[in-house]
Amino acid sequence: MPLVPIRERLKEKVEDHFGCEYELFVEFTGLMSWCKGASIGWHSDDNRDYLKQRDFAAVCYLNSYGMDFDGGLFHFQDGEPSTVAPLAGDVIIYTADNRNIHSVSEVSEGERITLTLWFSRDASHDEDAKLLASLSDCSLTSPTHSIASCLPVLASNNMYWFPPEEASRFQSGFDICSARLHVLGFDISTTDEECLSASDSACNFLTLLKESLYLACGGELLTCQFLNILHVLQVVQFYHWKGLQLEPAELKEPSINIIPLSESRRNKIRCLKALLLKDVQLAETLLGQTTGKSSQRSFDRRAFCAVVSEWEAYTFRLLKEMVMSLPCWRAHQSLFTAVNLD
Ligand SMILES: O=C(O)CCC(=O)C(=O)O
Ligand SMILES: [Fe+2]
Repeated sequence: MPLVPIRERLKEKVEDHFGCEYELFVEFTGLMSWCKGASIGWHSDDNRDYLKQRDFAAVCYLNSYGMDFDGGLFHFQDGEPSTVAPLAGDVIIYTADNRNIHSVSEVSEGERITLTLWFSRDASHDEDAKLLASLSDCSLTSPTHSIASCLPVLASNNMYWFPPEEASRFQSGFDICSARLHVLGFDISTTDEECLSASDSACNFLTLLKESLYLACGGELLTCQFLNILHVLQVVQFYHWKGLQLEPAELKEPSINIIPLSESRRNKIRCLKALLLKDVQLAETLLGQTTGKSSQRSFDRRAFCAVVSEWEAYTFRLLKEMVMSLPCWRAHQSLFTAVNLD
């Protein structure tokens, strides 16, 4: 929901700047993380048959070169400016065709975060229509309850196409949600006893991430269930951001129990982690820079419980807004700022 007004503004700017006579459609919205080592060589954004619908791009920088990361400079092959050093809040817009060949140099330190949108003139590639169809699918019965039970949704893990020569690099990649949890000092454990054996070939470990999960920390298991790995990560990152700044008065009796990990669960967690992270050291090198130190802090159960309820309250507000906007969105077949709950 916080992205809806930003998408709207970016779309208007692109339409204005390029003097579009017809309304554009958002083809894809991506909240992107460029970890240490990430880069992209010279390319245009419509350089594959399946990307030809892309007419314009807008990249909004969410953090800054020289402060949050090093490297990660944007370059245009021709024309001015030839180099853009990302600064939080700045946006670059360009046509997606070969008039704007560009590249991003390797991120050498930290994590570079962007919000990237592509726009199309072709209504059949409208992202909003697709989002609305999936929201409508889960809201047919009781909207608030059923949308709550299917959000957050994990992105598809076959969004990217890798050329054959890069495929082996992709094979050595790790699950970024699990890796982020690892550097923050947390592990996941499945709630399904049948599926506890992650190495069991009948049980695809990647599908486990879409199902309900427990969280483990420092040899202990937290007895609350999360919807999927993205939900776990949202709460854990919120805890690291806010939890340790809470005043004693903000802490109540903890509602989540902690039990020691059994030897067998400990082994299963280890197994699953090996499958998801593959190379723990590589994951730590790539992500540790920004978050590693926080895993040294000890776990504060009361702060964690307070943060879990705060996060629930926050997501419930967003959910309410979404459910109230849904009839308007459906009528217009697009997402826009429809209601204001203040
Ligand atoms: O993040 C940037 O500065 C540009 C990203 C880009 O070129 C792309 O995603 O195609
Ligand atoms: Fe690009």
